[in-house]
Amino acid sequence: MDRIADQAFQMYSSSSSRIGLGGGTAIVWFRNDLRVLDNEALYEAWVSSQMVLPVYCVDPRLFGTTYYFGFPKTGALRAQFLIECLADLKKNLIKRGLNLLVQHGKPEEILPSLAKAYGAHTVYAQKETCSEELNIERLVSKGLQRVMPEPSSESSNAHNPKLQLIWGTTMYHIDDLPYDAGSLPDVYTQFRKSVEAKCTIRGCIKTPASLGPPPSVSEWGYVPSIDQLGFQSQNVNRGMKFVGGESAALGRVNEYFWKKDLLKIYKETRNGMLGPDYSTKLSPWLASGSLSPRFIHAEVKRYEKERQANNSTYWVLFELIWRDYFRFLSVKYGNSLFHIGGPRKVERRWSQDKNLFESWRNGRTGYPLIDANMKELSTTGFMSNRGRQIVCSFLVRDMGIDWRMGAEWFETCLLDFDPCSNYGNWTYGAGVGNDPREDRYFSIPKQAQTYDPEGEYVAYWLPQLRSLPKEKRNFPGKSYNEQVVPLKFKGAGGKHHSQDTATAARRTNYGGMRPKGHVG
Ligand SMILES: Cc1cc2nc3c(=O)[nH]c(=O)nc-3n(C[C@H](O)[C@H](O)[C@H](O)COP(=O)(O)OP(=O)(O)OC[C@H]3O[C@@H](n4cnc5c(N)ncnc54)[C@H](O)[C@@H]3O)c2cc1C
Repeated sequence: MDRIADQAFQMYSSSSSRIGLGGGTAIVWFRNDLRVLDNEALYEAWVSSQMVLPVYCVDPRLFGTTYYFGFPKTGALRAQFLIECLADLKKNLIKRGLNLLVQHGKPEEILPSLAKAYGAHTVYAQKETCSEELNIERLVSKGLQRVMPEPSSESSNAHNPKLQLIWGTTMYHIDDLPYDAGSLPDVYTQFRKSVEAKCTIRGCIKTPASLGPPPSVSEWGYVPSIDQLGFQSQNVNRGMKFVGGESAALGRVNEYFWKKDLLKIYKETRNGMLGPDYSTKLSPWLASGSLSPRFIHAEVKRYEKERQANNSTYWVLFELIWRDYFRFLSVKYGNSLFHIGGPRKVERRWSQDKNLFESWRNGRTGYPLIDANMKELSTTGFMSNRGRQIVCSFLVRDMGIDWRMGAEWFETCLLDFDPCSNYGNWTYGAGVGNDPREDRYFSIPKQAQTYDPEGEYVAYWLPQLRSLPKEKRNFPGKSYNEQVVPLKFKGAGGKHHSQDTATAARRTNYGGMRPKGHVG
């Protein structure tokens, strides 16, 4: 893995040595950009200063906090993934002559005091878009304003240190959109067509091979262990095991694109559910920022040049545009993404029936396709896109349960949790998203027949079904758990059935409309 990562590092780095355009010290505050390649905040810090101090704050609010429905903000599997990301980032920074200062506490307390101690002129960080993260940005900025300049310091810094936020999460840069994010089209296809016609995707920032030396630091701090974060380690012994960090991310790109040559068939396989290779599985690294979407774009283009370009190679970019779209929508719609009525403020009654919800969460609904997917999620921290759409539709349409409960459980479990993609997709699935045309019902029998015709997927996650004939595994009747709710429709699949959503609402209890924890 290291050899593959080293090759990618070479290809996407510049050999330039210090150009020293700026003086003094800059801090890089790593957030969800845990990478060295194509990291503009790191690059800008390097260009503007003589020395760079990379910092990660292990924020207690990320761990141990619970949300509105009582689930932890971060589950054990994502915590473990994050630990691996940090260890790898530290290693890769050391290779470039730097290191990672790991501090335990809130960024708004740690960063101002570090800026003061090191006389830093600027804290560089990747810009976020959702309220919790924006609030922390505001607090950090305020804290920095209170740091008194010390003209006698090494940097001769006569001003307060400032927070410099840099866009870096999307494939298309926000500054290159043909409109302000506030005027973003409400229909994905319109957005996609306009960016494809009018914008270009910027190339990767070439990180210098050598970024050191760092300022003198007496104690670089330690990457926490899983128990120090308050979790019990959870072994993944079934399904896909993801390893956090940029090196593993580069390894997966190499494996999926180049070694196994799967990019050329992505469009045909991407709706699968079983095994490592039906889709790219890059989302956990994208969410932690161990991989940039521009890097994937550059590799797709290289593949198209060196091997072949077809619908499949394009389709990976098509999906990444969805990811961009949800990020930009969070700028346009702010907190409504987390509210029960979604961006369109849809008024609808939802149930918060605890027993029904628990049967969904624990994979005991009596529907093998739902149960298998929910078991995969809690065992591995991952679920296919097909699976996510199906379990979301079942929860909100067949059970009539408050979609935010499902979204919150996903937030706990998913390795690739990203507030924009998660809540964006859930609002779409619940029919409260910004696009009124997106109102989708997924019929379980139809989905099972199409995507798991031999019952291999359900038998993998529910061993008690293995002894059944293949065609029975998804339809086991009395030999499996009793079905907790009837299905609204038996035969239809993946079609619009918006007229029937009112029926679902009528048979549900009302569960309150308090705002979720994301408000701010
Ligand atoms: C209810 C629900 C919740 C979701 N929550 C998240 C989440 O928290 N984080 C997350 O990254 N994705 C989320 N998704 C989107 C999608 O399911 C995952 O991105 C995808 O399954 C990841 O697997 P992959 O990397 O193999 O994807 P691929 O099929 O290989 O796609 C390549 C990349 O495109 C992007 N992408 C693909 N589909 C979507 C989509 N519908 N929305 C946004 N980006 C997409 C992802 O970055 C993905 O890595 C959610 C989807 C649903 C239906």
